Amino acid sequence: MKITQSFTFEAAHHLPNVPQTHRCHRMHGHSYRVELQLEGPVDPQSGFVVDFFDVEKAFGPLLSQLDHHTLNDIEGLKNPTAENISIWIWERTKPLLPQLVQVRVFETSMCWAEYDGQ
Ligand SMILES: Nc1nc2c(c(=O)[nH]1)N=C([C@H](O)[C@H](O)COP(=O)(O)OP(=O)(O)OP(=O)(O)O)CN2
Ligand SMILES: [Zn+2]
Repeated sequence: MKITQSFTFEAAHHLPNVPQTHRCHRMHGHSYRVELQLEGPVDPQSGFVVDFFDVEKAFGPLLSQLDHHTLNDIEGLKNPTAENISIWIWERTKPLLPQLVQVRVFETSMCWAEYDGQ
């Protein structure tokens, strides 16, 4: 069984490695959406794969690090593309939630990156 919980955060960033003529080289902001997908058996007693409250508890501190911050200032996010944010979240969340199988980071409703550890 797979379950997914989504979170949103607001943040500013710029992409230092694109040409100066690329509009994303300039500082700007996004309303990001993060989806954490977890997989495992449904516990017969609780009926849960993992309690959504426990997912929230595990991810909350990371979300606070991202929300209303400049992503480039965060350790490990010097080049905060959707791809790199996905990896950053995966590396910090997987140890807390072993059932995590995928992280998706939406920069806009139309563009996202997804990472499953590979
Ligand atoms: N593969 C990736 N490509 C791009 C990324 C990325 O993370 N991975 N990021 C960007 C910029 O962050 C850019 O800001 C994307 O957002 P935006 O320009 O706002 O894109 P929109 O489609 O919303 O643009 P409109 O203003 O709606 O036309 C670029 N590429
Ligand atoms: Zn951007």
